[in-house]
Amino acid sequence: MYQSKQSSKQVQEERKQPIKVSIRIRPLLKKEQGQETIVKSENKKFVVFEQSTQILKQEFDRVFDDQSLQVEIYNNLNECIKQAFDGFNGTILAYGQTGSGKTYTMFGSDWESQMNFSINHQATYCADLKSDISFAGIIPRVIFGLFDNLPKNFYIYCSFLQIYNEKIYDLLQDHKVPVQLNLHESKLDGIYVENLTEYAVNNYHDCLTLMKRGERNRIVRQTTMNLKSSRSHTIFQLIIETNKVDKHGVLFKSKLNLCDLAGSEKINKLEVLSNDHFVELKNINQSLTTLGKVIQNLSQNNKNKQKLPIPYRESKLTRLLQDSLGGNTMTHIIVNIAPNIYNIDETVSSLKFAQRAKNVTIKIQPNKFNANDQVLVNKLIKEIDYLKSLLNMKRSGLNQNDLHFKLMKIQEENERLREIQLSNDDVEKIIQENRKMKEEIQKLQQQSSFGDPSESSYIVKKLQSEEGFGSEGTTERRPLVYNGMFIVSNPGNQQKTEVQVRFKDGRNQLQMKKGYVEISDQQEQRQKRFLSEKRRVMERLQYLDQLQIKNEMTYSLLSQPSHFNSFQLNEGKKTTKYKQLEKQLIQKQ
Ligand SMILES: Nc1ncnc2c1ncn2[C@@H]1O[C@H](COP(=O)(O)OP(=O)(O)OP(=O)(O)O)[C@@H](O)[C@H]1O
Repeated sequence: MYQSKQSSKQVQEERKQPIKVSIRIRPLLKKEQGQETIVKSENKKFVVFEQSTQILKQEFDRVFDDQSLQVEIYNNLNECIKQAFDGFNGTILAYGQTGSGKTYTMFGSDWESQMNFSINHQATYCADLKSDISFAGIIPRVIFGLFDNLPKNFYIYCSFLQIYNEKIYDLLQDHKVPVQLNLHESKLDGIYVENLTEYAVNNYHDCLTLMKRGERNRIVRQTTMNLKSSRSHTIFQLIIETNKVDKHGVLFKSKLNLCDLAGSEKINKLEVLSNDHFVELKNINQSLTTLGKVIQNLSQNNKNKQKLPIPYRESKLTRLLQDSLGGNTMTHIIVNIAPNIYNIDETVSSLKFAQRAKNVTIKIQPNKFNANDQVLVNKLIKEIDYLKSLLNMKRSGLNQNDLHFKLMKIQEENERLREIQLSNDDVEKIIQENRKMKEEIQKLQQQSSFGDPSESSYIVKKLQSEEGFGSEGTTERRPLVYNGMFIVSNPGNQQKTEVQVRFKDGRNQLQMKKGYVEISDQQEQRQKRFLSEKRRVMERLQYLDQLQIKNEMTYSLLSQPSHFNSFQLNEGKKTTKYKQLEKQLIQKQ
């Protein structure tokens, strides 16, 4: 079992560590049999060009030859994974041209075809894989490694994203409703993807199922080099955190980023590319060029006094990996190369990248936080997540009153927590409660279908039919305006009326955008009540904003079609009374 050594000395320790760089030479593929090979490994540390008998002077951490096994690659990374239990962030990144073996290295050989993965096969899938993992790549091995060695009092969460054409998508949400996610930065979390789903996972089965589901949603295309070429960069993320405060009053939290980059591709002048393919190719090459520039400048800065600016912000990939490249993360890059002469230009270019990466040094330290300070803030963040999840729960059928009651209870709880100093026991309880809530919500959302590859589409279909989301043709959610205090509700399809609600200068104002409706005094009172309650929630959330918490989260919370859907507006009946009310309210704005 990995030992978690959380000594106070280590907690304070900050150390410098170079990025580790390994090279993996893939074997010739069937279709390449008979072709000349140009590179080989020397002493497991150097790359030799066979034709010229030239040796690349750079020593790498490891050079794996074409006979290397998946297990060898994983064993070489073991340290990075072990240290995650001590609070160190880790990133493992597969880099290389298209068809060089990145996906093979990160995920493994194509089990999908081998195992005909489907709901029926799911039950045996994990067991089969566990019994013979010889072809499994780094990600499934890390998952097995984590759960087989998980020390007591650790929780694991998992998320999976892709960057396609410079846009970030959640691979664990339904790909038919592609919601573009945004990057944000906070003191607490560093750079993070807003609204990315984080699943509480308890065993390798849950985790592998999520991996599989995400893989299925990834965008692939046939290219000259690869029948099933990944067209997006993916990051499978595991969050590992302690749920018990250690004797120094410290909690640890670390992230493991497992990245499979899209491969650069030569533009073949003779090949006619579709527009989509061309745009993809441009975006992939552009983001890889930026990654190259970032590595180049970081490596220069290591040598020179004069510091060059690092263009992290020039691509989503580098911005998201900012911490892995120049921040607080143990990073291991695996540069995959093809052995044949046909790919010599790309191979040389990949090796140059590897050489530069080898010069980059990163300062790392464990991610600890004092249980008595930031945990409160953490808890509040989680509660916002919880609120979001509750709203989602409501979508899957939770009673409106239950939801409302829970929202109010959390508000009260927040108020209470603001007043008091938390003890370590309280903190642990909070962590455990949050975990339980997450699990409960996941269960409610997914019920028996957790991990069913078709499950997410099912939920979305259900949402589409129930909540007025677009049908197949228009899969995007209707845009919901958020501008400080602005909400637009999203009533069902059958009701064309839209309601805008604005809170301004302490007043609640109602404005009908399209059409008029009949509204009884009782309904009016109910609306007002809802609005003032919602106002209280919003004020609460604004308070959280001031605490520098992910302020954008309020957007997603507030933009969820929630209480407002309960205004059963009836467009057919219009009363003068309501028109007057509306006029008054517009005038007040
Ligand atoms: N070490 C290896 N042993 C056997 N086959 C391999 C190895 N590496 C890669 N392959 C095979 O080579 C082909 C291309 O590999 P893979 O899809 O992993 O490349 P990639 O770098 O991810 O490409 P892309 O960037 O286009 O997605 C696949 O058929 C894969 O099974």
